[in-house]
Amino acid sequence: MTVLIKNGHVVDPLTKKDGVYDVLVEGKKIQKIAEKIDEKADRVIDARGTYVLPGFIDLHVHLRDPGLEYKETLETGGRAAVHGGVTTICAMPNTKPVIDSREKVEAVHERAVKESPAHVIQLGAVTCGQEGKELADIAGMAAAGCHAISEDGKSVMNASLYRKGMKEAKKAGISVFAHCEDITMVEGGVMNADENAKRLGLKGITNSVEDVIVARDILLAKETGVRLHLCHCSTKDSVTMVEMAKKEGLPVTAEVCPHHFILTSDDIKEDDGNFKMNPPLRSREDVEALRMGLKNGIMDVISTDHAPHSEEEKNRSIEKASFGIVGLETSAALTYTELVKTGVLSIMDMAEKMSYNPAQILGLTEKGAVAEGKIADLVIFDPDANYKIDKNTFFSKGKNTPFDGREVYGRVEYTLADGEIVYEYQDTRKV
Ligand SMILES: NC(=O)N[C@@H](CC(=O)O)C(=O)O
Ligand SMILES: [Zn+2]
Ligand SMILES: [Zn+2]
Repeated sequence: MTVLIKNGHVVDPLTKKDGVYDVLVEGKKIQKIAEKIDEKADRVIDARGTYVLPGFIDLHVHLRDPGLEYKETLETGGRAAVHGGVTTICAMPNTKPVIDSREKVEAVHERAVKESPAHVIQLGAVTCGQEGKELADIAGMAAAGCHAISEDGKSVMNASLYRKGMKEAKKAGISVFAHCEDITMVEGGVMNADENAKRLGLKGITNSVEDVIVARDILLAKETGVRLHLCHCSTKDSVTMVEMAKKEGLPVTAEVCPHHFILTSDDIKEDDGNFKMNPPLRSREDVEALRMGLKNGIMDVISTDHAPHSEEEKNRSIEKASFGIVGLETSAALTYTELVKTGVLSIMDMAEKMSYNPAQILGLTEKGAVAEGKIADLVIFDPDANYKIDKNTFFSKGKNTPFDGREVYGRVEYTLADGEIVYEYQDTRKV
C-alpha cells in the first residue's frame, strides 16, 4: 500500500521540519518527503490547510481489558485512540486480573495486534496484583516488551519494596511510571481541598497528598538510577520538584493531562461525577504552573489518563462516582485550542509533547517523527475545524467527560498506523 499526502504542513520534532511538503508512505514507512512528489500511489490525500504530525503516543491509558470489558476493550479503546490521532497507547495494568506476569503481558500484546487499530504497549504492575506486598515478575514482563512498570491507580506505599522494584526495572532497562498519591493522607477526599469542596459539602484532597510522593519517588530514582516518569501531575509543587530533579540531571520526566491544564476546581458548578478524577482538578495557581511548566520544557509530555467507566458508575454524585474521565478523543483538540491557539505552545511543541518526547521515554527510535525512513504513524490534523465536543461521537465505551459541549478547534482528519489509514473523518452531519 502506498499513500501520497499532498501539500500538508509537516511538523517534525526530529529534524525540526516545519513547512509545506508532500509525504510518500510506502508499506510501513515514510519513504520520501519533498516539496513536490508526483509518484503514483494507491491513495492520494489532499492535505492542504492541515498539519501532518507524528502519530500521538499516549503514555497513560486505561483499556480495561482483560476483565473490565464493560468499560472498554482493546478494540473500542484502540478505535477511540485512532479517532483522537493516537497511534501508540501505553495500557495501564490495573485490569482484572492485574497485569503482573510475562504471560499476561504477552497475551494482551497478541490480542492487541488483531483487535486494536492503534499499537498497544502493555505496562506491567510493580507488585503482584498491585497489592503492594511482593514484586511482580519485572524482568519477565520487560522481556515481553513492557517498556515500563506502573502501579497506577495507587502508589507503592512501602518505599523499601518500591526501591527494590526500581532496581529491578533499572536492571531490565525499563522505566517506572509513578502515580503519586499518599493513600494514608487522602482521608476520604473526593475533590480538591478548597472553598468549593466546602460549598459542595465534600471532603478535600490536599496538594500534599501528591507532593510528598513526588518528592519521595524522585529521591528513590536518584538513589536507584531508574528512569522515572511522573504520571498526571496536578500541583505547582510537582512542577517545582521536577524542575529541581532536572537541574540535578536526574532521569526524571513528567506528564500533564488536558483536564489538569484547562479546568480548575471552580469549574465544578454542581455535584457532577464527570468532574471526578484522581488527582482532582486543582486551583488556578496550579493550572498556571502546569501551563508554564509545559511552556518552558519542565513538563515533557501531554498524556490523557483515559479512564473509561460506565454511565452507571459516573452518573452519581461526586462522592459516589468512580474516579476518572476519558481523554483519547478530545486531547488533540483541547491541547490545540487551549495551548497552541493561545500561544502557550507552538504546534512543534505540541508534536514534541504528544509524540516525540513519549517516543524518547519509551525508547521508540522509529517513532515520534515525520522523517524519511521512520515508521509511518501519522496524523493529519485540521486546525481550523471548529465544533463542539459531542460525547456521542466517541468510539470509546466511556462517555465520562467534563468537556461535553465545549467548543474546540482542531480535528483529526486521517490517522495512519504502520502506513495504513486506520481512521478517516466522515462528516455524518452532512448526510
Ligand atoms: N485517574 C483516575 O481517576 N482513575 C484511574 C486510575 C489512575 O489513573 O490513577 C482509573 O483507573 O480509573
Ligand atoms: Zn494514576
Ligand atoms: Zn491512570
